[in-house]
Amino acid sequence: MTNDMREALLGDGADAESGSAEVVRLESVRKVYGGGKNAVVALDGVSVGLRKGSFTAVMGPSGSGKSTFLQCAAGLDRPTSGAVVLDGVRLASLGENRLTRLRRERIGFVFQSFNLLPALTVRDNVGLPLRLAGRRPDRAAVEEVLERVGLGGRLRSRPGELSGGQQQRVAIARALITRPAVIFGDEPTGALDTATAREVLALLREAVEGAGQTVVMVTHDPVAAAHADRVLFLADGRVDGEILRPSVERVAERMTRLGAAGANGANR
Ligand SMILES: Nc1ncnc2c1ncn2[C@@H]1O[C@H](COP(=O)(O)OP(=O)(O)OP(=O)(O)O)[C@@H](O)[C@H]1O
Repeated sequence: MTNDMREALLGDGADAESGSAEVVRLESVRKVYGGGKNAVVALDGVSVGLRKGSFTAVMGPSGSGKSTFLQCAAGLDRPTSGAVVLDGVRLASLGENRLTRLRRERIGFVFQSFNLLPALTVRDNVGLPLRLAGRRPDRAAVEEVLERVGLGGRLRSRPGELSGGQQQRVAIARALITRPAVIFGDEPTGALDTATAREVLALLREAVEGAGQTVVMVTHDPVAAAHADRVLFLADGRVDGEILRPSVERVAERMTRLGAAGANGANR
């Protein structure tokens, strides 16, 4: 987004460091659910920056804060304290309407369960984010992005007529159509078989390498994580190390150690 566009969209929400190569930054983010005796600290002082054009996987034992991390980083939930800067914009400075607009225009989402609208054709599902942003979908752009994910021949199909892998490709096309600053994936391959998962990961990889997209995905799967450039590990709501240029073996070994430490309560 150019500075003019950012200014027009967000007014004073634009951050002075908008030229930073970090497209997402979390600064001492803490998220506490509930209160009093029932308070749960889901994120406990997370500071991390994600560079433009990078592919990051977020891993950690169950309950370590992965979903909360994604929700806060994507502006779907607000931290209890600390700050999130997304595409140069401090999210805390935005009211709900502007935040919704930022999410629609600057963020793409890919979920485990695809989340396509069953009554709409493939073409209309992909065009939907543009319609929601008040723009008329450009037919050629929609077709081009569907071509990119290998579904150029299925424009008129409905999601129910497609396999799981094909539906996830539609979801990726839908995430790409707005040329978002970041694509967030919540277990995007969780519902797919191994071969189909590999194809979907290759598409995300291609979005990063071919189009300079930034992708952040939560996953439990070391094979999926090994497609990323960087794996961030969470344990008990904190960043507990990272692996750059990960291999399946190193990620799996790290997860085994984290799981064992978590089970012993050794991370507290
Ligand atoms: N809405 C909520 N209300 C209360 N506690 C919550 C809420 N959402 C998450 N938590 C708690 O916050 C902690 C972190 O949860 P989170 O879902 O972020 O973990 P996760 O690593 O994504 O887990 P999983 O791998 O099992 O999906 C957990 O202890 C969880 O029980």
